[in-house]
Amino acid sequence: MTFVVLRQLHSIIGEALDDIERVYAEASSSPDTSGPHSTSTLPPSPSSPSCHSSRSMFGNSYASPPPSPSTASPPTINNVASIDFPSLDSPYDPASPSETLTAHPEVFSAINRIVAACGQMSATVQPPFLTLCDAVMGYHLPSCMRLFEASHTPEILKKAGPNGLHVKAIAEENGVDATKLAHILRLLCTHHFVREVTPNVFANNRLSSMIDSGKSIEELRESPEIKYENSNGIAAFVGLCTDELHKASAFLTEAYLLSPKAHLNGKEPTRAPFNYAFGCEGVDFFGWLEGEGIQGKHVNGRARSESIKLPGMFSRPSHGTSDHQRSNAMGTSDVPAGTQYTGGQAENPNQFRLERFGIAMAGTDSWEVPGAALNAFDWELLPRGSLIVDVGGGIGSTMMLLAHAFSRPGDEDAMNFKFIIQDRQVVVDMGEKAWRAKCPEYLDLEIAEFKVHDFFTPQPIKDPAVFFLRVVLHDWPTDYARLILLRLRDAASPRTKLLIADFIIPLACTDDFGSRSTEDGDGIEGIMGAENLLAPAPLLPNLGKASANVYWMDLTMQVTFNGQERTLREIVALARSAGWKVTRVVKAHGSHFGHITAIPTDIPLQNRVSSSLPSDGRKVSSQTSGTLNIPREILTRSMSRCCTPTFGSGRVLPSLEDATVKNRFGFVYTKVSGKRNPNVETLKPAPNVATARKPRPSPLSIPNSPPSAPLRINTSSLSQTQSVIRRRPSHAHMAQLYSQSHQGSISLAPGISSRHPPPSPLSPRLPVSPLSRRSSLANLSLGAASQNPPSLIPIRQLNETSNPTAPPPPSPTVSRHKLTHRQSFAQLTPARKRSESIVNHSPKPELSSLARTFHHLGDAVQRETRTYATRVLDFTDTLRKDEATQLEEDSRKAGCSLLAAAVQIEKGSVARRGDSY
Ligand SMILES: C[S@@+](CC[C@H](N)C(=O)[O-])C[C@H]1O[C@@H](n2cnc3c(N)ncnc32)[C@H](O)[C@@H]1O
Repeated sequence: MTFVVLRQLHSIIGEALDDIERVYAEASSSPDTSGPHSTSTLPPSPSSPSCHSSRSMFGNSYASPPPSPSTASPPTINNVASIDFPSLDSPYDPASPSETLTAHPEVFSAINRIVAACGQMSATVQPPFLTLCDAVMGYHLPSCMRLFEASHTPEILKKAGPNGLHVKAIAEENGVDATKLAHILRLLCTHHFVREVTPNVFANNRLSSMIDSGKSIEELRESPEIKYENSNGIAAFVGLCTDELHKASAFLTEAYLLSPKAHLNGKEPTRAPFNYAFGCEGVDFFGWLEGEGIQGKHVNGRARSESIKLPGMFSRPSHGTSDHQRSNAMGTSDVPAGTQYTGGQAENPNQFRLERFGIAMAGTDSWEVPGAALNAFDWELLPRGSLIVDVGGGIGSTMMLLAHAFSRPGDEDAMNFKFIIQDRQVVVDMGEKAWRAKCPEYLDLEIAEFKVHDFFTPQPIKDPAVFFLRVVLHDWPTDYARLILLRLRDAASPRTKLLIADFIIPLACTDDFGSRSTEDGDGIEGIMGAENLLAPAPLLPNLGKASANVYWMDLTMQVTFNGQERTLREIVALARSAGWKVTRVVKAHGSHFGHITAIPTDIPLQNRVSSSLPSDGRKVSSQTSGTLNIPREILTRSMSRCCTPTFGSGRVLPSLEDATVKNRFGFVYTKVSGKRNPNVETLKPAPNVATARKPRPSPLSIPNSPPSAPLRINTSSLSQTQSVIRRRPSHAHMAQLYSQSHQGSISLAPGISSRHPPPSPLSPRLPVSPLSRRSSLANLSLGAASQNPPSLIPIRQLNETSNPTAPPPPSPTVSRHKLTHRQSFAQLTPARKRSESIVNHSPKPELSSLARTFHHLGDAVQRETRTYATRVLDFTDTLRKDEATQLEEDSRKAGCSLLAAAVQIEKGSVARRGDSY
């Protein structure tokens, strides 16, 4: 059997490579791709825009990157040099088509399968002891990475160029002993992070070049403290992870098992592994970054020097050690080579780390697909003028997006939502300042308001339409998170919805929800969008190594402040314990970052004491407070108290176009009226098949990067769009470009378009939906048989009418992938009934019979079908009879009999109910 599995893994890899090559070949055959960037193995022309872009971010591009050993001469198609996959041996160039194509949805999905399959194959075939060694001696990797970054070696190697630099010369630049450095670099080479060009001569490659701060070694020698300024945050992120987070992680066992108070240590933000690693008790991570608790603190009631003398640990410096020596030994004042702080260090020895943390977090708002919050919830079904409260809302990044979409001043059609953003005083001040600078009218007209509020105290805003909590709960141990939710529950009316935005950790096995009786279940049955499988066997159901980042983040939250990312089961249980019932989960395709909707339900008896908690959060005894035994002092200390952004906090307000343009996942929003633009595609509920995309790894992505050079692939028809897109070219954007280059535009069906809102002046009618995504309803109802129909209507796989001009049927793998791109009709529906309950999505009786007819397609497709058909039913409910008949007819012509059937059912059901259209 093992050989069978290995062969299966092997073919997964082979098929995924085929998919990638096909996408690259298609892109290469586009005439507009034959520019200087058409192969990643060719050097970027010094005059090419992308070269400038690359230089600004990563310093000087190499004049002549070395060819990858396997790609000495680039392949050609019709005598045009084809775009090759990025070479591991060349520096990372984010603006090159080669690199941009890696974000193409199909490529991204294929990469995930390759990574998952390779990880599993290597774990299977490698002698187990060696795999164990990889894990248990892997501590050397972050240690070496830290030295590499802190000694400015990436910048030194950048200057050296593709031929590299002898280790003695590197050592002369950074002061590390040459022999030691050679060994360290060789370990990194062996893990593909650097390249040993000739004996003892090292050069940057695609991975190491990412750590380049963009400064020259001369600049760094002169002013090391500027290293992370105006950088993309990756070097800072490497520094943070390999320094304090790496050390904190090493103390997991001390905190959770070996400590005399281990039972408490997982429950308090000030008793995390981090506190052990740095010998400080009662100080949270952020307080420590601000300089608290570095000297003279105790852990678990013992003096620091003795408290951490636990089995297997080194002893700590004695109290006789000087402060400077001690702080060095504890790792509190070690800074990159050459760094000498004068200002600030006397007050805060951790000043460097504090600033580094802030810059490292620059990327974490990219956890969420830009604009995802707009599609994560049926905002347009809320009553006009609804109040939305963003609790722990930071500087109000998400609310700004919603405000632009729904409450634009002067727009008669707008939903006129009001927004209250609550946070701590210091953050509220920052938020107000940011909004005043960007769009003061929203504050002046009281569309948005900042309020100081401590979310552990009673919530002063009663009965809003929505409480929103974005990346707040993951900061807190469960008891604290429950208290936050209880405070909201106490202020909620039955109409109030709770929207939680956080990572959702997949299980490492197939989730069996839905296969057990409700009594046995843990409450996740029936949640719309819940998924139980990301990948089919023999891959791990959670896509294994390809999903590693969400688990890294989970443990990072744990070791720093006993926070955690949560599984859906954990989120549901947590919510339920505070009187909230989860009804829906929405994730962007392939992302683990989810939006979870919950509605009020009964508060379990044992937790009802929340309402009698003292408003000042005074400690209440465990007899009366149940699990809410949270001392005020800890609450106070646990809040991040400075302007330090925490993991996932939005640090910059979104741009107007975030609410408008097609983002990298193919999402477009018509913001002026707050209605979705039916001519474009929107995000879909969570996919449940194998090809889910990996989330953008937050801090590793390039959020605040300098503007990338415009794509060089058939961009003419996108000029309007491009004028507003300043992000790195997106997956969807790329897909759209390819689609554009191969297909004509598809206009709206007359019967449908008349119901659509006029296009927003700020949202120029964007080109049509990309080839690789499911077509919109409008596209399907064109009388579309005569046009170039959308090629990826999954119904084709059900042997329904296919268009002769359509491409050949995709491979099973590709088909599954494409299924996941289907969009819900609700998202495309222009005119929904605003009076409907936003959680009124329970399938109608007809739906289950419809779904039954597809049961042979397996669970995943069935659930997709169900969601889809429910949305169709919702949509058709809003049509007049003649429109519904037209839709049915058009759907049939377009070969979409599922849609036609759904319309028919809806017509029947309406007739039976005696309703008239
Ligand atoms: C990870 S950030 C998330 C910010 C924002 N929701 C976003 O998505 O950008 C967590 C936020 O919780 C805030 N916070 C921490 N303790 C708080 C408290 N006790 N009451 C209110 N806000 C608090 C922090 O100031 C910070 O803005």
